[in-house]
This record gives sequence, structure tokens and C-alpha cells, in this order.
Amino acid sequence: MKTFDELFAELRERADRRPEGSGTVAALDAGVHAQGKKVLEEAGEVWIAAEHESDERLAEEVSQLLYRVQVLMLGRGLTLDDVYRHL
Ligand SMILES: N=c1c2ncn([C@@H]3O[C@H](COP(=O)(O)OP(=O)(O)OP(=O)(O)O)[C@@H](O)[C@H]3O)c2ncn1[C@@H]1O[C@H](COP(=O)(O)O)[C@@H](O)[C@H]1O
Repeated sequence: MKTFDELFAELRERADRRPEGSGTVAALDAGVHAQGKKVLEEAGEVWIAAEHESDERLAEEVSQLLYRVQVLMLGRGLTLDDVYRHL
């Protein structure tokens, strides 16, 4: 179990260290256009799960959306503070 902030720190570390086999490194290398498409795809899956699937499936889709949003943030060089100051 991890928090939003802990996941972001982990992905930041992946981006810096670039370990072999990391899906995050591959997603970052794919660029902002591909990262944005993944955000949209996961958002659609969240919507479908919210209307038609179980709480567990919905929670899983939401977790994937949060991951994809974080990858996009890292792809554009945003920090958590850049976002939090708007909350
Ligand atoms: N939380 C996630 C996470 N959520 C979603 N995903 C990726 O998103 C995929 C699911 O999204 P899709 O529906 O697009 O699935 P897909 O089309 O089959 O996947 P792709 O072929 O596009 O990769 C998963 O198979 C993962 O590849 C994640 N990948 C990694 N993490 C966490 O990120 C951290 C770093 O991971 P690595 O970079 O892989 O080391 C670890 O803590 C992981 O648990």
C-alpha cells in the first residue's frame, strides 16, 4: 500500500535512475502525446467501471488513472507542489 506522494517519489526515482525493464521509463520515453493518450484511456475506463463494474474494479481503474496522471506530470516536469498549490 502506498500514498499518492509515495508513488510520485517512486516514479521520480525511476525517471532519475532509469532501471532496466521499468514500464515508467518506457512511458516517459514515449513522450507527452502518448502519456496524454494513456490518461484519456484510463479516464474512460474509470467512467465505464463507475457505471458498470464493482467497487474493486473501479478502485483499480482509479489507481491506474492516478499512475498515468503522475507519469504525465513527470513527462512535463511538474512537481507535486506545482499541482497542490491549485487545490
Ligand atoms: N501503479 C502502477 C501502475 N498502474 C498502471 N500501470 C501500468 O499500466 C498498465 C495498465 O494500463 P493499461 O490498461 O493501459 O494496460 P495495457 O494497455 O495492457 O498496458 P500497456 O501495454 O500499455 O503497458 C499496467 O499493466 C502497468 O503497465 C502501472 N505501472 C506501474 N505502477 C507502479 O509504478 C511503480 C514503478 O513501476 P515500474 O516503472 O514498472 O518499475 C511501481 O510501484 C508500480 O507498482
